[in-house]
Amino acid sequence: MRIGLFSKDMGIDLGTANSLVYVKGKGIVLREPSVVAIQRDTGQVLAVGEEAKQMIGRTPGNIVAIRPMKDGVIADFDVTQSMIKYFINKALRNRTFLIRPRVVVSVPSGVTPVEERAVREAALQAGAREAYLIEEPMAAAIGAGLPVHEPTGNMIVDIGGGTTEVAVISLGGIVTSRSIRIAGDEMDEAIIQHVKKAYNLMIGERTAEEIKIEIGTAYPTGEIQTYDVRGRDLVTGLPKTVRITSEEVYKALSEPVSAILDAIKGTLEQTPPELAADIMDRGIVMAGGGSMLRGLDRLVSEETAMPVHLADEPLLCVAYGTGRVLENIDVLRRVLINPRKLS
Ligand SMILES: Nc1ncnc2c1ncn2[C@@H]1O[C@H](COP(=O)(O)OP(=O)(O)OP(=O)(O)O)[C@@H](O)[C@H]1O
Repeated sequence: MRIGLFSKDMGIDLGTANSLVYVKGKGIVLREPSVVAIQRDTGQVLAVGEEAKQMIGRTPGNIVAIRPMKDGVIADFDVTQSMIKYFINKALRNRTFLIRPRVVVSVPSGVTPVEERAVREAALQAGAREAYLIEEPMAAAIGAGLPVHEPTGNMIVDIGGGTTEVAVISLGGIVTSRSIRIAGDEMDEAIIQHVKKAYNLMIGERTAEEIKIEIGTAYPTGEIQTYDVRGRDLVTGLPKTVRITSEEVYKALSEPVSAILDAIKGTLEQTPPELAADIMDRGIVMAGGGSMLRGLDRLVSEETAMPVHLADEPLLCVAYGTGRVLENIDVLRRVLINPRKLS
């Protein structure tokens, strides 16, 4: 029997938009949308992940596809627990192991003790022998390779789907932080509202996300791009196509982008001067899918007068961070939430 069969320690990035599972020694083995489809009357879980995402906006009345973590909090315990169990079981390929795995789960910062317990219990019920929690910005910073243990200031800005988390980390702890519920989803919503107002056209979340990724920008580049958007005319009720420009999208995104900038500036204002000086030297590191919005790094750098670096793989940082913690659990124990209150 191969040793690998005995344990499959894993890290889970429980994101509002996507969840990822990192298995020790293997890397990222699973990446699926944080979506669960349930039967409305019985509450029975019908599908999780990719399969459930396909159902969004397309379900008959008695089935609902929900994102249980949508606003950066655990809106629905039972559904979140089902989702965690599904991801763990899928990563274990539904096999049982002689030695059950250790699991590190990253959660939005500011989860309540009740939410913490729900996540821990879900991991234990799914077969974990120990379940540890880590705050998302800490995991992102570790995943981005920041020296979180050193007595120096590191600033991480993690812009996900539901939340933007800004944190200054030193000596393995979060010194000051801010979390706002404005991130990628709000950018999509701003595009939906703009298209509705300017063209009387109704578009869905997925179309808005495509527009954002294709032609969205936080910093005007001078080069105008266009995108043909298909939606439903609010007046005639019929399908219609309009052409929108990157300039328009830039303007539509200005509100959520300003809110993110304010969160960064506000956190910097509360940072002790020595740590702020370190950040000035080392720069701000941005991670999370939302940080990939074109020109956002440049805008943040201009507005804060600090160097800004985009992490290597912004969408994978948090999952890599949970993986690094697993690989060095004894060294990194200090970065976990209440590490002593285990299983
Ligand atoms: N190239 C891109 N440009 C702009 N936004 C992008 C790009 N690629 C992905 N995104 C956005 O990134 C967001 C998802 O990021 P990520 O997977 O890091 O979030 P999450 O970890 O699930 O959420 P959270 O951190 O809030 O829990 C989505 O809003 C998505 O539209």
